[in-house]
Amino acid sequence: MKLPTSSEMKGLDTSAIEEFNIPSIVLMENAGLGTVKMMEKQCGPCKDTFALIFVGPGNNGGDGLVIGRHLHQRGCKPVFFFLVNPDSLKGDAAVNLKIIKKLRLPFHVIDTPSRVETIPILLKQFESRGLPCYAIIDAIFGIGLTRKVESHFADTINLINRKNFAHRSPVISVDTPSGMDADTGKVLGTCIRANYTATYCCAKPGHFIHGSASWTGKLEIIDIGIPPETIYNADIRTELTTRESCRKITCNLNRKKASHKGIHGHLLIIAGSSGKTGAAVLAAKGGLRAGAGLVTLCVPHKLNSIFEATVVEAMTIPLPNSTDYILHDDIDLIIDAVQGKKAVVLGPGLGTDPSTAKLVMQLYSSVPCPMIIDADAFNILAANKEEIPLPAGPRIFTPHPGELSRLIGKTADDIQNNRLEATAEGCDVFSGSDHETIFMLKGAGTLITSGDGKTVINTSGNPGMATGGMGDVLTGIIGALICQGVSVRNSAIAGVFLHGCAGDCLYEKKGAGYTASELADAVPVTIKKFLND
Ligand SMILES: NC(=O)C1=CN([C@@H]2O[C@H](COP(=O)(O)OP(=O)(O)OC[C@H]3O[C@@H](n4cnc5c(N)ncnc54)[C@H](O)[C@@H]3O)[C@@H](O)[C@H]2O)[C@@H](O)CC1
Ligand SMILES: [K+]
Repeated sequence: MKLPTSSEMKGLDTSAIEEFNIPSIVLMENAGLGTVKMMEKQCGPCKDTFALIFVGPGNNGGDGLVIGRHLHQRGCKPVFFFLVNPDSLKGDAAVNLKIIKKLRLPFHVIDTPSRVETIPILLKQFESRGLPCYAIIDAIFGIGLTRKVESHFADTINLINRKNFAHRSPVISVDTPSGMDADTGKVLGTCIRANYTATYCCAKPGHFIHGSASWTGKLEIIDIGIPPETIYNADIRTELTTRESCRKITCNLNRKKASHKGIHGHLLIIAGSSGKTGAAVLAAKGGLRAGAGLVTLCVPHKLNSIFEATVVEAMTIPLPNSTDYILHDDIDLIIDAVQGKKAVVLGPGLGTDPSTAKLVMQLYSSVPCPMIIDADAFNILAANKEEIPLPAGPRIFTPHPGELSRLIGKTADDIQNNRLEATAEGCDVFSGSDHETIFMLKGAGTLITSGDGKTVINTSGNPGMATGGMGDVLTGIIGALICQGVSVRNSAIAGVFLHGCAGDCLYEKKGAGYTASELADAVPVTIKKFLND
C-alpha cells in the first residue's frame, strides 16, 4: 500500500484536479462526507446530539466545515471553534465558511490562549441544553503542518486531550492527528490523541512510524475520488507491507509435487561462539522453518557437538582453527563452504574478537551471493566504518536501534525519534557499490529501505517479540526466502512480515513470554495460512 508524504499527496491532489478536471471542492466535499459516514459507522447515529468542531487555518479546517454541515444535515448540532480569524480562510475553506454562515450555524473564535480558557465554559452551556456530545472533530492541521505547534493551538490540543474533556466523547482527527508530522510521525510540540483518524485517499507514512499509532487511534482511509490511475502511476517512495503485498511476494513458495531439497536452495550460516551458540541455532531454525532446502552452519570445532545435538536437521562444518570463536585462520574453509550456497547469514552470536573482525571484513568484500549481516557482524562493520570495503554481492543489514547507534553515532533515543532519517543515514554508509543494499531498522514498525531511497514500513509484530533471539530467527527466515528464489529486497520485506505474523499468532494464543524457538516453529503454519488464504 502506497503511503504518500505531504508533498507526494499534494501531487496526487494536483493531478486529480489538473489532469482529470475534478474540482478541488469536490475532493473536499467527498472528504467531509466520507468522514461523517465513517463516524456513523463507528459511533452510531448523530441525531439529537451536538458536536464540537475545531477548525484550523487551512484546508484541513475546510474539511471540518464540510463535516459540520453534513452533521447538521443529519440532525446533529455542530458548534465550530475557529482557531484563526474565519475571514482569513481561503479557497475551498472560504467557500464552505460562506455556506456555514448562510446556515447560521454557531461558531466561536478562539485565537488567543486566554480564549482557550473560555471553551470549558461554552461547553457547559451546550451541555445544559440536555443534548449529549457526539464527537470532537479535530480539523486543526493536516498534511500542511510545517512547524512546532504553539500558543492557543497547543493549548486547545492539550485541552481536548484532557481525560474528562466533553465527557470523553470520541475524538475524530481529520486526515492526521493535529501536531503529528505526516511524513515522519514526529510530534511537533504537542499532538491530538485521537480515537479515530479519517485519512484521505491514502494513509501517510507518519500514521505508522514508531509510536504514532497511539496518536492516530483507529485509522480509516476515505476514498475522496482521486482516480486510481493517479495513485497507480505516482512515484511514491514509502509503502506499507500488508497481507496482500506479502502474499504477492510469497505466492511462489507453494511447492510442486515433484520438488526436492536441491531446488529450495542451500543456506550457509556463519554464527555462534562460546556462550552464544543459541544465536546460531536460532538462525538455523529460522532458515529450516522458512523452507530452505538445506542449511549448513560453520561453527568453532569445540562447539560442534552442541550444534549437532540441538539442530539435527542442519549440517555443520566444524572449523579446526576456531575454538571458542570463529577465527580468520579458518577463512579458506569458509570461502570453500560459500560455494554453491544461495545465501549467507553472517553475524548472530559471532563475538567481536579482532581475528573474527578480520574474517567479517574479508567475507563482506569477497562473498558474491546475498549476505544477511546481523548482530556482531554489523557491530564489526560499524566499528570499522572508515574502512568498509566494497561488497562482492547484495547485502541486507538488520540492526536494531542500539546497533544502528554504533554506526551513525546517534543515541538510540534519537534514532527512535527520527526512524526514517536514521534508516536512510545507515543505508547511505553502505550504498554506492554496484550491488543491492537493503537496510532495515528493527523495532515496532520495522523500516526496510533500499539504496534507491524507497522505504517499506512493516505492520506485523507485537511487544512479545522484544526478547532475545528473535532477530537471529529473522536472519534465517530472510536467508531461506532468498534460497527459494524470492528477490533480495522482497525477501527482506516478506521475511520481516512473516516473522511478525508468526509472533502475532503466538501473542494471540499465549500473550507475551513466548520464545524465539517457538516463533521459529510457528513459521511454517504462518506461511501455509498465507498461501491458502
Ligand atoms: N485538494 C486538496 O488539497 C485537498 C485537501 N484536503 C485537506 O487539506 C489538508 C491540507 O491542507 P493545507 O495544505 O491547507 O494544510 P493544513 O490545513 O494542514 O494547514 C496549513 C495551514 O496551517 C498553517 N500552519 C502550519 N503549521 C502551523 C503551526 N505549527 N502553527 C500554526 N499554523 C500552522 C499553515 O501556515 C497553513 O496556513 C489535508 O490534510 C486534508 O485535510 C482535503 O480537503 C481533500 C482535498
Ligand atoms: K487534523
